[in-house]
Amino acid sequence: MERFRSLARYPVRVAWTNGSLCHPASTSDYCVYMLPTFNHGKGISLVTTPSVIYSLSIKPFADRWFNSPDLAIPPDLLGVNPIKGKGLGVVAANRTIRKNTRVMVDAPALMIDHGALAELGPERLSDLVHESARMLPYPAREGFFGLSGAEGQLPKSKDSALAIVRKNAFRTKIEDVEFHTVFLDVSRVNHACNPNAAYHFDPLVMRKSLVTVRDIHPGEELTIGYVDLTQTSKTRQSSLSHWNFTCSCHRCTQPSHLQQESDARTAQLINIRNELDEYRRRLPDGPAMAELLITLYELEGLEARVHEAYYRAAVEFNGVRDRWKAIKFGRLCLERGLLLKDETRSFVMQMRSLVEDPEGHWSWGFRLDRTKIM
Ligand SMILES: C[S@@+](CC[C@H](N)C(=O)[O-])C[C@H]1O[C@@H](n2cnc3c(N)ncnc32)[C@H](O)[C@@H]1O
Repeated sequence: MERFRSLARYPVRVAWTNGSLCHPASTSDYCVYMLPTFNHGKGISLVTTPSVIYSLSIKPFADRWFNSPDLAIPPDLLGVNPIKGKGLGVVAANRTIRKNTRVMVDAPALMIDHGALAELGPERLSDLVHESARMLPYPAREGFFGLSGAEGQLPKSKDSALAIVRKNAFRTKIEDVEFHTVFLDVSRVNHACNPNAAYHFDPLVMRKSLVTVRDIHPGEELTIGYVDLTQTSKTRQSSLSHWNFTCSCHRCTQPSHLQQESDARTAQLINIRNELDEYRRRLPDGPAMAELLITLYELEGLEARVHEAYYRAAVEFNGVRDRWKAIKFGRLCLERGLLLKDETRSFVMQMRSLVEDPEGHWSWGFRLDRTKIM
């Protein structure tokens, strides 16, 4: 209550419609809120607490939520087709999509506060989820109830709404609040452990964008990673368990000797990354280890995250005062990183300052010089 009162002096920038339906939970009420003008009138509904909706309504960046572009599924690039063993999926239409192309920009239609899923029993939860879907403006409402997950349920019933959320929602965060978010178009994109696209949700504009990380040929499926892909196969499978499917991607279904090699490479990747992230040691081998890290990301088909390896390579080469290689890897990190993340991310700011002035960056010579070791 105190926190709520102290916020009351800020101007409201976004007027959410009042909670039309609320259910009490142990820490707060959870209610349904609606913003019909969001995303060019497509609308959004939220299930959350009154204090979260108040703090969202005063965010200075909320003005940007309304008219940011929404690329949906561009028909000249992509189509939605049945994919064996996966239901529907998104495929490249009749031309090759080059790597580093932004192929989708999608706005959320429905967001459920993680607290509601954790605290409310199934009856109250499905009541709120159903009401939030029912309140969406017409085309978005039809789009939501047309998503997969409710097969065998009564169409548009309470149970069907919750089943659709369980099958399609991605975890997203707005500052420290976690939501389960349904995007009507991105929800058609299937998972792979070596995906050919990467995604990023930007709460400043409330959009999720997908960028290709390899060339995608006509008819080839577009895939993203639903979970942390830098894990061995068993751990990935258990992270995927709440999605309720057994992963049938290439990295999970190789013959067992290749699977073992892939797991060994992934374990080595995790070890090297941990060693490089230990800044308190002298590490003259850092550059060679970072180059091996890049190779391991590539061999495992993890181009979606290879900027993480470029970052470490830039720091390691700078750490042994190899200026030109540090700049090279810093630029590679920025090239991919900036397609996915915004300028305010700390890794982006770090790479910008390293590329502009390697000698002035904190990492200059830090692997060689004891006085610099933090
Ligand atoms: C966000 S939806 C993706 C679109 C969905 N295939 C459809 O028909 O609308 C997530 C669901 O798709 C299926 N799916 C996604 N990736 C898969 C994969 N690699 N292997 C098998 N099923 C997958 C699972 O049923 C999962 O719960």
